Amino acid sequence: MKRQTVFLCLAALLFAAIALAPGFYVNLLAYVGLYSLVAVGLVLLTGVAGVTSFGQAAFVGIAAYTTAVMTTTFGLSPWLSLPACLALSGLSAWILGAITFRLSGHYLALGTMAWGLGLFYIMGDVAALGGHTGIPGVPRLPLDLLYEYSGRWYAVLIWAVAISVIIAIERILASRKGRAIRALKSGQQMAESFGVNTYTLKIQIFVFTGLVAGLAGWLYAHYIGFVNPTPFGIYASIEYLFMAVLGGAGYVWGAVLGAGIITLLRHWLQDVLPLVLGRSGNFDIVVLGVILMLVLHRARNGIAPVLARYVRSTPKEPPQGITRLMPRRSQPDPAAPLLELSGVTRKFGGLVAVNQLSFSLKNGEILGLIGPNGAGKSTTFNLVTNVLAPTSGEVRYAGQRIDGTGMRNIARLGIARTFQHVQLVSDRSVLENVALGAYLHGKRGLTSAALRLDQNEEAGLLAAAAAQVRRVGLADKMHEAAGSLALGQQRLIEVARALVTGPTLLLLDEPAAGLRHLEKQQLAQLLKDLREDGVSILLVEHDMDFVMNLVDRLVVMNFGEKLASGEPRQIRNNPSVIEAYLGGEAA
Ligand SMILES: Nc1ncnc2c1ncn2[C@@H]1O[C@H](COP(=O)(O)OP(=O)(O)OP(=O)(O)O)[C@@H](O)[C@H]1O
Repeated sequence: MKRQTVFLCLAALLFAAIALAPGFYVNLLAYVGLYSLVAVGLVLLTGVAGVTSFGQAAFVGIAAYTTAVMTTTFGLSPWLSLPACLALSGLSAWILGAITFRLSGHYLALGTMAWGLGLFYIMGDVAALGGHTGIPGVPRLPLDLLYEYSGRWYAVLIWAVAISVIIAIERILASRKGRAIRALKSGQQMAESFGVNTYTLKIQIFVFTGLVAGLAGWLYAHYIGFVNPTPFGIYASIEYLFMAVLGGAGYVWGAVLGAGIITLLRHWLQDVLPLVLGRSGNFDIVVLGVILMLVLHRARNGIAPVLARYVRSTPKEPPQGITRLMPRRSQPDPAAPLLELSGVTRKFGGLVAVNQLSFSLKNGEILGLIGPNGAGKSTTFNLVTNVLAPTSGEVRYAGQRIDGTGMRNIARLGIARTFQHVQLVSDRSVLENVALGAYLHGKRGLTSAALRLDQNEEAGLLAAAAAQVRRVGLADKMHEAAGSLALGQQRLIEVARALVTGPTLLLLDEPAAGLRHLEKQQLAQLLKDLREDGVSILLVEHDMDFVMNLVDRLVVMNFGEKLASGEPRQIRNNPSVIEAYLGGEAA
C-alpha cells in the first residue's frame, strides 16, 4: 500500500475512535498521543542522532510545573503560560546541552541522568511546588468554547499537535539539516569534514526535543488537572526511551507505535497480572522489560521497520540539469604550490609517526602518497585534513596556513576528502549520502525545513548530488540504501559526496581498495577527468598498478619520513624505494 494512503487511513481511524469510543479508551488514546510526542523527540535525538537522553521526562515536568504554578498561584490563562513553558524547557535544554555535549560516550548519558534525577528531587522537595503531593486544581484548557466540554476535544488537540510535530520531524529529516543529523551517528568526523558544526547541531536538536517535551508537559498538566513529580522522574524517561526503541528508534512513526503498544500493554498487564499472580505490585514493569528484550531479540531495530516493508514509498526523482551548486571557486595562483607541508612532525607520546615531512602539491596535479604499512601515510592525511594537529611544522593551502584550524575550515576552503574506512549512513539512499556533501552550499535550517520553506534550495542540492552520482557511474543505484552496495561502490559514493562540495583539492584515502579491475579503470578515468577540470588530487593508495598509471608524481614515506619523491618512472627505479617498499613490484 502507498505511504500516504496508509497514513490517511490510520489518521481517519484514530479520529473516528476518538469521536466514537467509550471515554476510557479516549483517555488511553490521549495518553498515547502525549507519550508519542515525547518519544518522537527521542527518535530524533537518540535513534537518529545517536545522543542518548535519560532526562526527557524532566523537560515535560518543567513545562507542567511552570503552567501549574502560573495558572493556579497567579491565576493566568493557560494560553498565556504556554510561551513561558516553552521558553523554560527550551532554555534548560540549551544549558544542559551546552554542558553535556562537551562530554562524549556514556558521560553524556550519565549527564542527562543526573539532570533527570536532580530535577525530580527538586520538584519533590520544594514546598512552593507542593512537594510530593504536587499542585492540584490546574485548570482545563477552555476547549468548551468550541463545543460543550468533553475529553474528546483534548484527545483531538493532543493528536493534532502530535501529528504536526511528527510531520515536522519527518520534513526535517528529509532536509539538508536532517542529512547532517543522520551523519552524527555514523561519524562526527565525517560530518565535520563536510562543514557541519556537530556541537551546535546537537544542541539545536536537543533544544528542539526539549521544546516538544515542554509542549507535551503543558498539554499533560491541563489534561490531568494536577501535577506531581512521579510522571517526570527517571523511570518515566526510561519508559520514553523504551517506547522509542520498541517502536523503532530510527523511525519517526515508530514513536507512535512504541507509545501505543507500551501504554495499552501496561494497562492490560495492570488489570490482568494481579488476577493471575494473586497479588498486586509493579509486575507490569518486569513483564514489559521481558517483552522488550524478546521483541528486540527478533527485531533489533524495533517494530516499525518490520511493518515498513508492507508500505510502498516511491522516491522522488531529483531534478536534472543542475550540476554545479555555485560558481567555480576562484582558482589559486597556478604557479604557487596548492598544498605545502614544511617540516611537519607528529608524535603520539614517544612514537614519532611523521618526522620532519616536507612536500608540496602543485595546482592541477595528481600526487600519490605511498609507503609500507605504518609509514605514516594516514597520519599525514589526517594532518592535512586537520583531524590531527602537527606537533611542529606547518601545513599551507593556497599560501594560507591551515594546520590546527579545524576540519570545518578545511571544507570551507574547498578541500574534500574520502575515508580509509568508508563512512556512510548505511540505511539511507546513495543520493542522500552524496547530498550531505552539499551541506555548505545550503543555508536553510530546522524551522525552514519543518515549514517546507526549503524546497527550492533542496531541489538544487539534490540535483547537484544526483549529477555526481551519475558521474561516478551509480545512476542505477541512486535510491538504494548505501549499506546494501558492494564496498567498491560505497567508495564511489564517498568520491561523489566529496565532488558535490565543488572541491579544488580532493584527498582520497585508498580509493581503489575493494574495487574490481573494471571499476578501478573507471575510477582512474574519473580522476583524470577531474584533473582536466582543474581539480588537484592527493591520494594515499596501496595498489601500485592503479597509482603508477594515474599520478603525476609520488611521495614515498618510510618510518614517518620522506624516502623519495618524483615521477612514477623515477620512483619505480629508485633503489631505496625498491628495497623499502616496492620489492618485486618494481620489476
Ligand atoms: N592515534 C594514534 N595513536 C598512537 N599511535 C598512532 C596513532 N595513529 C597512528 N599511530 C602510529 O603511527 C604510525 C604511523 O601510522 P599510520 O596509520 O599513519 O601509517 P600508514 O602508513 O597509514 O599505515 P597503513 O598503510 O597500515 O594504514 C604507526 O606506528 C601507528 O601505529
